[in-house]
Amino acid sequence: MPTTQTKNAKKPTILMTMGRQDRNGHPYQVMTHKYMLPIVEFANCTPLLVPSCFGIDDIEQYLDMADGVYLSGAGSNIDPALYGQENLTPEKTQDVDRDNFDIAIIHAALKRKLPLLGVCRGMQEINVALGGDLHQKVYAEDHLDDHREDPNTSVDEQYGPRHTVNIVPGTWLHTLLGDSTTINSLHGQGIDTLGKGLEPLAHADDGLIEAIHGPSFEQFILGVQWHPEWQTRDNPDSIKLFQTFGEACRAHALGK
Ligand SMILES: N[C@@H](CCC(=O)NCCCC(=O)O)C(=O)O
Repeated sequence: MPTTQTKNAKKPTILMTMGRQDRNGHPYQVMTHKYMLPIVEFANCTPLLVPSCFGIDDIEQYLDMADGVYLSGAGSNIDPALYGQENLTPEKTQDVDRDNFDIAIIHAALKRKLPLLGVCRGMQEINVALGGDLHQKVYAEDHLDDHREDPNTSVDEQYGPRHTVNIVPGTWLHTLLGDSTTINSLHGQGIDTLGKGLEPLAHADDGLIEAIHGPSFEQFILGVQWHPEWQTRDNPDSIKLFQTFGEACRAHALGK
């Protein structure tokens, strides 16, 4: 439970960015609620949804209201030109507006030492913003498994538990969750080279990086390739992740 919140204290505000499409290329509203719920219920913060489709001019104004930044997942792939590669998945949607907005807000948030949480695409964005790159087709790499969901199953199955990840010993995540945790898996891309200042927090059995942090940065940074926002109420490990992020935002709000 949060320890630094006093009764009637103003709750920290967490800026959330969203993409335009869900994983099937449909407009995103339906998925928005699942990202917000754990911010309200477990981080004990106030979510504030900001648009990524009106350019970057107002980013500093948005951040003036923020105690943390939360980058959601989205069905689109990041434009590989942003990490110096040709696009190997032209059949997949892209979201240039979100790429531009989120890369800019990550840099601005880092400057302000705001806590950052990135989920799935959000984690990939943190990596690309810091100069890292991605496997564009994890499923086509000989040494890696296929981490995509089966689109022919129900949504509950697609977001259901899929495999374990091994947490790096000696990290704060290991202290929080122990040796391993079981996660869902709905991504075709994944981190190849890590961005500057980032380090792995967890790997899948095939070696793919599943969680990252930024120990050389002053603020809390967490990226997870899985979806802890899916039915968080039923998953004690996911609850702990959102509580930890909430604590970091609360500490920032209190100037700690
Ligand atoms: N395009 C990337 C990102 C995958 C991702 O973020 N999926 C989210 C699905 C919808 C949601 O639940 O938010 C990839 O495939 O690696």
